[in-house]
Amino acid sequence: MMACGVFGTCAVTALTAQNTQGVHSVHVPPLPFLAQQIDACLEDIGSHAVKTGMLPTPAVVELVASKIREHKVEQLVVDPVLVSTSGHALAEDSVAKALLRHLTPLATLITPNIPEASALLGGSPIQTIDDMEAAAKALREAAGCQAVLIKGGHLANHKDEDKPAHIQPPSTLPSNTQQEESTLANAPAAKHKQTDAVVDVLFDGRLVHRLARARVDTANTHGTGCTLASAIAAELSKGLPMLQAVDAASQYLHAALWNSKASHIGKGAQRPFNHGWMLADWHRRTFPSYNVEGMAHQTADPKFVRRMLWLYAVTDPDLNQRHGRSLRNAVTAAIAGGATMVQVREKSACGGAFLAEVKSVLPVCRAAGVPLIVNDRVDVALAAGPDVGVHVGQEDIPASEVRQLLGPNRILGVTVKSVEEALRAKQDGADYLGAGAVYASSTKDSGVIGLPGLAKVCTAAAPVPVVAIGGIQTANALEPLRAGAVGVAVVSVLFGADDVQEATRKLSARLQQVEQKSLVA
Ligand SMILES: Cc1ncc(COP(=O)(O)OP(=O)(O)O)c(N)n1
Ligand SMILES: Cc1ncsc1CCOP(=O)(O)O
Repeated sequence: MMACGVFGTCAVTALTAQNTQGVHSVHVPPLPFLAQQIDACLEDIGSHAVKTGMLPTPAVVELVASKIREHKVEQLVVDPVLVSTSGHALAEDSVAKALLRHLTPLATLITPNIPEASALLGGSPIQTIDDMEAAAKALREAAGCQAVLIKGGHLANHKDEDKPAHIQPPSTLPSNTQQEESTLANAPAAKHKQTDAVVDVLFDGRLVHRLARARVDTANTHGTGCTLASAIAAELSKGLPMLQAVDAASQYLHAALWNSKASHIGKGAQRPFNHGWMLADWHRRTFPSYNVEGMAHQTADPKFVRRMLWLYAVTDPDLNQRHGRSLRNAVTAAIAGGATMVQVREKSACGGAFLAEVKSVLPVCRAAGVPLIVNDRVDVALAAGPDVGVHVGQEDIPASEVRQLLGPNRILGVTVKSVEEALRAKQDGADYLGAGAVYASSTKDSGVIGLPGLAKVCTAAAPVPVVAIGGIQTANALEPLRAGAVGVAVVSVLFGADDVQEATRKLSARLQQVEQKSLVA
């Protein structure tokens, strides 16, 4: 079995790893933090993915770093525990410096909250989501890690007058400048008004992703940072690419918080939440998907996450031929520009040629962690590979039959135009719905449902996510998101362009401008 290791003082981390689909984990007690204990744990769990949490002294940071190197740990998630969710300082400045010097350069991902990111960056204020994006990029450089996730729970509503307090952090540079006073120790709790959505920002070294979730109104939040980082390590150890691992872990955390809203355990300002919610009876009954008011859609397998629908590139052989490019080049360019999902749509190719085209782009998609979907042809998807999904329309093989053929683990998308079709597709086991045409399309002569039709479908489909399709250009791309779609599926705006990568980049930049409240899961 793949394994996930958990280092840290927070006991919930081991629980998390075990609850995110049975991944084995070992919890290392904080003190005495003996090298032999770490050796024994790493030998026990293997070296697939490790998460480190609070490390109390610079010496412990150094010890852990040396063990991570010695055991050739494949993926390391570092939660730089410096400031708690409630805003209390948890570590000395010297720990922050040691993390930057010894541990973060080994990390696949670091997961600071906003005060921690600010502290690690030498005090740069982070007050908006744009600031978070800039900080994630700067932090990747400063920390020498592969990816950065800045958790947005502390962010205030930046339209409000009362801006978040500026956290005075220690010097970021691991090297020299001595900081006499612990500025972390003075880190104020975020007292400002909080937004309805929590937006986390992930910079994976290639793209910046904003991951929004509804804020769960609860005091049962103790250890949320530890839980998220542990869950990410667990998902990475199972082989998920970074974006999917982060989104799956975030869904797990969100659902755990939601399910613990009513618990009354302990007396503190921040109380624990239930990591075992997935094992609850009600969940088993409704497995593999649940539908609880206010919660994100969750399937048993985190293969599919809403964020993948953000910018869905649907290919067109005629447009590619007209521009003298192969399907593989077109898809490579779209992914480089920011496409998060790809559908190969061939309306006249025979089975053999269709399969060859799909196989030609599969390695490109896999390398980027972008799901690949085949239009209409279940047989082509089955022959292409175990991770290839299918999109079907209302005239194709019925979605319920397609689900039978695909099994539970492949992505299934279904086209819908009405509330009735949406409800049926949901029942049939669709992972997402493609709704449209939202606007008139030059690619397909399809009935137009408009933005009001899209909004009705999105409401009926919930919690199944909806991607909007049809006539979507860069200029009109935000309206479908405001109507409730989680992303846009596009053909001509990308593949009709001379430069597919640039066209995708422009659309991606436009989508990022959507107001965060439109994106709440
Ligand atoms: C994401 C997405 N949504 C809708 C469609 C349209 O599918 P369908 O109705 O099967 O029509 P054709 O694509 O087969 O012409 C889609 N392909 N993708
Ligand atoms: C496949 C499909 N289904 C409804 S509209 C459409 C085509 C979308 O293409 P474009 O983005 O060029 O309008």
